[in-house]
Amino acid sequence: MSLVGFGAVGQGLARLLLTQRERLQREYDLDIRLVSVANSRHGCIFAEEGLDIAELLALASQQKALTEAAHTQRWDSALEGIRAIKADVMVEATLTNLRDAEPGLCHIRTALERGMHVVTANKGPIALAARELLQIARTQGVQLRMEATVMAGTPVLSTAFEGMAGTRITAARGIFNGTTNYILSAMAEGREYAEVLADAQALGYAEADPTADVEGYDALAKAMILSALLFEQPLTVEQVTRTGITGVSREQVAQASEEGKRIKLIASVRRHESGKVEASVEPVALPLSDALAHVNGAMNAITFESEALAKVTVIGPGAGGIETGQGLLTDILAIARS
Ligand SMILES: NC(=O)C1=CN([C@@H]2O[C@H](COP(=O)(O)OP(=O)(O)OC[C@H]3O[C@@H](n4cnc5c(N)ncnc54)[C@H](OP(=O)(O)O)[C@@H]3O)[C@@H](O)[C@H]2O)C=CC1
Ligand SMILES: N[C@@H](CC=O)C(=O)O
Repeated sequence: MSLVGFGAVGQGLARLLLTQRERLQREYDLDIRLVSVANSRHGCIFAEEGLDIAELLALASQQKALTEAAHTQRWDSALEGIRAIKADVMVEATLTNLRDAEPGLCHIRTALERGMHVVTANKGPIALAARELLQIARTQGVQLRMEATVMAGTPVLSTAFEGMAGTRITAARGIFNGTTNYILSAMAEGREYAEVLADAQALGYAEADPTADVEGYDALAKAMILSALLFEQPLTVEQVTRTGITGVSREQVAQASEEGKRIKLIASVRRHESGKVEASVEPVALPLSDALAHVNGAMNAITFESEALAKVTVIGPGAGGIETGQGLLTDILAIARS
């Protein structure tokens, strides 16, 4: 396995590979060898026999360079590494970018074209180019999986595609961003916005630029992914109505509480009978009778509406290094099983 991006999520997956190694061998007969790791500062390091994951995690926690780990080869960039290495699976966990999806788009395209399965937590390439990338994967006879892109390791896409196979999903609505839900929940307890945002960053929930969270772009990316995957209708950023939480004051949060409501950042995608898809992200004051009003902290929730099942709701962690690493691990195991 080749890992690109060694921040909160990349390290979360690495930690799971280390702590779950014996169980994965025993229960799945799977010995995952991490042959390369890349980040933006130190490029890509490679060792055919496998890198020492504990050593990599120790270096990261001490803010030291990845290149201090024992390795046999190094390239200046992740892309050069992907072009040179042949791993069974490439995991992409670099920054989400909704302008052109780079650098993740090039990483994923190149890995697929080289015949590697790809598992991604990076939302940009799926939000902007799902159709193209899935087509390359089909042509190459490999898998492209993206469970971690929507609600981290909480099984959202597998619920829709495997658990609900056969029924037509017509809408998905819920709380798709952990950082803003963490902030709004803490504000409802009287805490200050800036202090809580700093906590969410320290806990590994926020995007590298947290503007993406608080201005609603991260939830919007997930709405784009759901539309592209559930409805096969890609949306542009501009086609999703978006309002973030930066305009929500502590007074408004307190006022909502007094009225027996909770302000939540609600995202929604709906396919109408005509085939038209509508998508939005906006803060909404929900009555306490709405189950979403009780989803707090970095927990997220999604309700699917479908023809046969009416409403199905999945609630679970929406952010965090380990939680997202778990989403990546689920996809790696799905590839190994198939
Ligand atoms: N955090 C979360 O809870 C969740 C995150 N995600 C998504 O997962 C991805 C990773 O998130 P997270 O780990 O939190 O982000 P971080 O900012 O913690 O880590 C990003 C990593 O990507 C690396 N990187 C950036 N550009 C390049 C490049 N050109 N080549 C190689 N590596 C590069 C960075 O390198 P360097 O260390 O040198 O800066 C860093 O290691 C994002 O796309 C995010 O949207 C999805 C679900 C949940
Ligand atoms: N920054 C995101 C991370 C997961 O996608 C969030 O807070 O939900």
